[in-house]
Amino acid sequence: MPAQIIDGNALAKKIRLEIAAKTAILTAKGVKPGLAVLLVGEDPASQVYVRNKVKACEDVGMYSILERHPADLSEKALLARINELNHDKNIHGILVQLPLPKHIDSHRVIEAIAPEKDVDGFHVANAGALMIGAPLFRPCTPYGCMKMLESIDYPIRGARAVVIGASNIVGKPMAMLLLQAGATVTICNSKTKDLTAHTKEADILVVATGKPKMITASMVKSGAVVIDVGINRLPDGKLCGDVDFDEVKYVASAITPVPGGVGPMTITMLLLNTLEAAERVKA
Ligand SMILES: Nc1nc2c(c(=O)[nH]1)N[C@@H](CN(C=O)c1ccc(C(=O)N[C@@H](CCC(=O)O)C(=O)O)cc1)CN2
Repeated sequence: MPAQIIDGNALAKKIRLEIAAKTAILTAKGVKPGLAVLLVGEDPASQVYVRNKVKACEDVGMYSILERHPADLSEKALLARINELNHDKNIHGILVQLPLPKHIDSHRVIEAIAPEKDVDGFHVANAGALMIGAPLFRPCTPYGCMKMLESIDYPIRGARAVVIGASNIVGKPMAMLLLQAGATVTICNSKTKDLTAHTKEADILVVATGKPKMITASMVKSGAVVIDVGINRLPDGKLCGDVDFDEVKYVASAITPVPGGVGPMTITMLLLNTLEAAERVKA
C-alpha cells in the first residue's frame, strides 16, 4: 500500500488560518506584526520566494515590506539598512533572502540582525539557544518538518532519526529539534561512508542533500517516515525532491511530496516566527 502523503499545502493553510486569527487579535491590541524581506540581486528562485513571503504576510493580515536591492549593493550598505530596521518599531522580523551575492559575507549579515528580530533563526545567538533547548526562533524549514511529523502523530520519542545534510539552516537545526523531541539522531553528510547502512536504520528520514532523487526505495526502511527538503528543477522544468518519490512511496509509511510538501511549510513557519516576535514586544 502506498504511503500516506503529508500534504504541506493543506497543513500550511490550516496553520495560516490560526496565525491570521492571532494576528487580528494582536493588531486590535495595537501591535500589527511586521516583516521586512530584503533581496539582493536577481536570483530567479529567490524572487519567487520573497514574493511568496510578502504575499503570505498580506494574506494573514501582517504588515510587510519587500526591498529589492541591486546585485552590486555593498555589504556596508546592507549592514546599514539592517541596522535601521533593527530600530524600526513597525518591524518585528527581518529576513535577508539567501543566497547573497558572493561579495557579501552572509555570516556577517546574519549577525547584524537583532536576535529578537531574526525570524529565520540563523543568528549565532539563536542557533546557540536552540542547541541548549531554549529556542527563541526555530529555523523555518526544520520547524515546518517538525510540524509535519506532529500532524501525523508520529511518536518521535525513541525513534531513530537520520538527517542527511549538515547545513546550518536545515540539517543541524533539524537534528537538534529531533533530538529535543526524544529521537536518537544521526547526521550524515556528503562524506558519510555506506550511506545506505544509515538510511536503512531510520524510522524518520530527513533528506536535504540538494541531489535530485538521490534516495531510492532500496535505501529506505519499510514503514519509515520520509521528509524531503530538496527542491530541484529538472531539465524539463518540473520540480522534484532529493527522494525518488514514485518508488519510495511504496516503502515508506508516510512521505512529503515535492512540490507541496516542506516548501509551503517553510513560509508558514516564517509567519509564525514573525507573529511570536510581535507577541514578545507586546508582552
Ligand atoms: N533567508 C532565507 N533564505 C532561504 C531560506 C530560508 O528559510 N531563509 N530557504 C530557502 C528558500 N525558501 C525560502 O526562502 C523556500 C523554498 C521553497 C519554497 C516553496 O514553497 N517551494 C514550493 C515550490 C515553489 C516553486 O514552484 O518553485 C514547494 O516546495 O511546493 C518556499 C521557501 C533558501 N533561502
